[in-house]
Amino acid sequence: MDNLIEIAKKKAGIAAVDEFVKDGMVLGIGSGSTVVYAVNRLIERTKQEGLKVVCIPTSFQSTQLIVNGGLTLGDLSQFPKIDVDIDGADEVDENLNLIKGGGGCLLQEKIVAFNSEKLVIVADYRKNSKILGEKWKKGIPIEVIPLAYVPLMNQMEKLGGSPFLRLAEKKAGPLITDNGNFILDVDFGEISDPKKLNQKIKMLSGVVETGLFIGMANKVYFGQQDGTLDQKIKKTI
Ligand SMILES: O=C[C@H](O)[C@H](O)[C@H](O)COP(=O)(O)O
Repeated sequence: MDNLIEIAKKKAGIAAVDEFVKDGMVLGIGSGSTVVYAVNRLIERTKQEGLKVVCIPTSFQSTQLIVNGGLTLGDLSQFPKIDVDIDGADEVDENLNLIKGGGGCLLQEKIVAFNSEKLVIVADYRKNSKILGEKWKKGIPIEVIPLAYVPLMNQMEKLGGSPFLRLAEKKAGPLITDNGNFILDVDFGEISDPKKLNQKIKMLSGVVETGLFIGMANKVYFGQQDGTLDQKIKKTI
């Protein structure tokens, strides 16, 4: 079972790099366990073809992947315009809206995605939904300024959510993000209008960013259990 999930993730990671990455590009490198396969493919192509790309990280983890893999690290002040951002997701709805931040990295991920011409998502079959909240049951990750977390939990309840302060695993107390903030995981059940919900949450003072990525993804690869690939592509009107 676990092995099938890893095979599915790898399939998605390789497909995204092979379809979208070209020599000379500036790339966003997302975070999480699926992105690792995309980075491994980049490293492979760098060695095999002499591919040269600049990689903009979205977290401490992705910085480590870039540096340890011998890839060229850049930042947004040097490269404010990114060609392609490859990232993971916790859930994807039928309109390619995403829940992200299961690993706590949503703020830098959203900044990088916002400044990318294309956002390509790599995922496995468990993430493919019609409606956000259908499969991802841990709530929407929301990065907040620490001093505001209690009033914000009350505000989330007023919006109809059940908020939980995310706790660290090997330390007593809250998880601290790469940016020094807390994460609230807020369960809103199945979300029929993620755009509206995102706007309401972003109006609350003390909210830094939400894990709802609305209308940002261009293409999503879902690796399947049988080793094949499924895809969702943004509709252009
Ligand atoms: O904070 C973490 C990121 O948003 C990840 O991209 C997301 O949680 C998916 O991670 P994984 O590929 O490990 O399921």
